[in-house]
Amino acid sequence: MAACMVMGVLQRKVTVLSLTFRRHKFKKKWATTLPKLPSSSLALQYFDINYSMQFGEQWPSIRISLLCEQKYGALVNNFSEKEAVMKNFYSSNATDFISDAQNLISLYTKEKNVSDELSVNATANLSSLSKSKLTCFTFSRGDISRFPKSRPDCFGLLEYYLMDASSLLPVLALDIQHGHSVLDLCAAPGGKTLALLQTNNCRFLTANDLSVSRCKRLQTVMRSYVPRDQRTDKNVQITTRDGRLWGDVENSTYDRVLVDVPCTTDRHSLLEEENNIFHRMRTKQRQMLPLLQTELLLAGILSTKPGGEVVYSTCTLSQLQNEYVVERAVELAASEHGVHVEPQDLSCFRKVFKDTFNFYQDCRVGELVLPHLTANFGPMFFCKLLRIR
Ligand SMILES: C[S@@+](CC[C@H](N)C(=O)[O-])C[C@H]1O[C@@H](n2cnc3c(N)ncnc32)[C@H](O)[C@@H]1O
Repeated sequence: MAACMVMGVLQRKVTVLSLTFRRHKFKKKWATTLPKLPSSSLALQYFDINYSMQFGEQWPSIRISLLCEQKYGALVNNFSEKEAVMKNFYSSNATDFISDAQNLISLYTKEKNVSDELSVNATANLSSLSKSKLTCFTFSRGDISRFPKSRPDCFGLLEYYLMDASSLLPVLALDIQHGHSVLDLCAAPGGKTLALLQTNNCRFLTANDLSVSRCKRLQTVMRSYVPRDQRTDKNVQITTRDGRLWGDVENSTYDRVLVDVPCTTDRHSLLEEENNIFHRMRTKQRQMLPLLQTELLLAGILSTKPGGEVVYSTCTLSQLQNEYVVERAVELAASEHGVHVEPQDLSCFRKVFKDTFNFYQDCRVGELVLPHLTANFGPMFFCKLLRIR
C-alpha cells in the first residue's frame, strides 16, 4: 500500500517534471529560432528583396542614399518678413529651386521646337508652375551644407520651414489657382498644408487628419507660421475625421484635393526604431496599407468637383503603394461610383526640376523622385488625376 502511494507520488512528479521540461524546451527553441531583429533591419531585408526586383541595377545606389543623411530644403514663409533671410540664403550659395525651374521654363517656351514637343497638358502644367509663388531654397547637387534652425521674425512668425524639398512637388502639381477650395485629407504634421497656404490662393482650406496628437502638431505649425487673420474659421478648418469616409460627407465639393497617404515611409523605416511600421506587431497594419491608401484616394476623388484635380502622394518607392493604388482607385471610382478620372502627364516636372531632383524614368503613372547621393531627397511619388465627371 505504502509502496503504491510512493509510486503514485513519484509518477505525478515525473509527469509534472516532464511537463515543465517540455514548456522550457519550447520556450528555449522559440527564442533561438526567431532572433529579434530591429525593425529597421527587417525593413532593409524587405526592401532588398522587393526593390532589387523593382529597380534592378539602380537599387544599390538608391539603397546607399536612403541609408545616408537626407537633404533638406527651406520653404520660405511668405507671411514673414522674409527679405533678410532670403539674402542670407543667397549669400550661403543656396538657391530657390522653384525660381530656377521658372527660369528654365521661360527658356523652354522661347525655344519653339521644345514647346512643340510638349503635350497640351504639359504646357498647361508649365504655365501654372511659372506662376507659383512658393520659394524653397536648397543647396546645389553634391553640396551637403545644412540650414540652421528657423528663427522668429519681428512679428513672432518663423521665417522658414525645413522639409524634404521634394515634398513640395505634389503641392506644385496640385496647381492651386486663385479662389480654389482645397482639401488636405491626411494633413498632419502639416508641411504640405503650410505650403498650400503659402500659395495665397486658397479661398478655403480644410486640413484633416485622423490622429488627434498629429493634428496638435499641425495646429502648432499653423500658429508658428501663419498670421491669425489668415487662419480664421472662414479660411482654414482643421478636422480629425477618418478620411476614408470623406466622400460620403462632402461629395463633389472641392476644386483641389491632396491625398498624402500613410505609407511605409521608407527612409524613416530604415533609420528609426520608434514608430516603425516594420515592427513585428505591426505586420498586419503594414500589409493593409495599399487597401487603406486606395480607400483614401477614392474618398479624395469623390470629394473633388467635376473638373477639379486630386494629387496622390507617398514617400515610398513601393509600386504596390504607388502606381497600383492609383490604378485601382481609378478603376473603383468608375465601376462603383460612375466617376471618371484621368491620370495627368507630369513628365514636364522631370524636365524642369532635373537639376534639383533625381527622377525615376519608368513610372506607369505619376512621377517618382529617387534618392541619390548627390541629391538626397525623396522618395516622393506623386500623381495627378483630373476628374472628368
Ligand atoms: C504621410 S502622413 C501626412 C503628412 C502631411 N501631409 C505633411 O506633409 O506633413 C499621413 C497621415 O495620414 C494620417 N492618417 C492615417 N490614416 C488616416 C485616415 N484614415 N484618415 C485620415 N488621415 C489618416 C496619419 O495620421 C498621418 O498623419
